Amino acid sequence: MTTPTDARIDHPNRSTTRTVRLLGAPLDLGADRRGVDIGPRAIRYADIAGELETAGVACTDSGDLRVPRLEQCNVPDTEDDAKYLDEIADVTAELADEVADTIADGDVPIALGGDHATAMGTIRGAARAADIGVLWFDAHGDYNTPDTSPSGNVHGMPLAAVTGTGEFDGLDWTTTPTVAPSNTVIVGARRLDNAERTALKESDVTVFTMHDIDERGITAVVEDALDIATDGVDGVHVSLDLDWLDPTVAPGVGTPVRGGVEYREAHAALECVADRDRDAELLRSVDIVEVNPILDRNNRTAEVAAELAASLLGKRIA
Ligand SMILES: NC(=[NH2+])NCCC[C@H](N)C(=O)O
Ligand SMILES: [Mn+2]
Ligand SMILES: [Mn+2]
Repeated sequence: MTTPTDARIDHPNRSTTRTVRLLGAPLDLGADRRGVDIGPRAIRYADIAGELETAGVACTDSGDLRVPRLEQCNVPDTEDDAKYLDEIADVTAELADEVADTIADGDVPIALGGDHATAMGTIRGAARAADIGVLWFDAHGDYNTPDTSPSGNVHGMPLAAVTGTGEFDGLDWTTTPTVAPSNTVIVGARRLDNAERTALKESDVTVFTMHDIDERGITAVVEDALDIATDGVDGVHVSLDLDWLDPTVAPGVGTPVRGGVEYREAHAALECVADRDRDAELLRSVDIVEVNPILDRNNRTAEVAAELAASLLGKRIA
């Protein structure tokens, strides 16, 4: 067999042994749609561990974080500008500790969401002992603040929180950036709220939209995104919102938006990250979020999530 890249013949999958630790984060308090709390189970059922093993990566599982049930939370009044923020702060603080411990042990944490507020924990944990950049694969910007959010749903705000943008009452850590906006890159955006779009324009966050992907191709865009995210830092966090993909590929999400990346484009994008990681070991942590089995068809979205995780961790076809 011959393939264009010799290295791919010699080392079809990773040669160095790395261990992934799965951290279940059944968090649904940041989203309007219940059901995203079953995401971690669905992704495990889709055999993410087996998929990762085919990528030559060992896999352990820490089980699930405890998340308070909706009925145990303070009921937000409808005017609330960031619903369940206190409870989300508690859960994500615990997740941040687990992520930091995992990295200190030399493993790669993959947080299984849960809604995208999960990233407030993973990114904080990942940034505790190193400077990191962030690759944010998403249809949305998730750059709202409690002041700009049209919904009050915290899963639309994590990127603002971790870049130190806006005021989050009671969350002291948001007053300074956890990651530099100049190392923060959104890939695949196609639905931004008006105030969010303005705020992104005024920020140093880079936004590659679906238009950029249409025009330049997914690999060129992701190569640029990697250059920006990794510039001058020690590693990168990958945040994968399944609504990044087209809803025909990943229907099981709470906020689907037509016109997303196709199945093959998604793999190509994460393979680019894996290729860079193979040379430089820059992948520090991951979250896979917004899988909602209640809205899914035959667990397809969780399966896609598991398969994409393997590509990100270095699985190759040949
Ligand atoms: N992680 C997500 N799915 N976020 C969707 C956010 C939707 C909308 N922009 C909001 O702030 O309410
Ligand atoms: Mn999204
Ligand atoms: Mn998101």
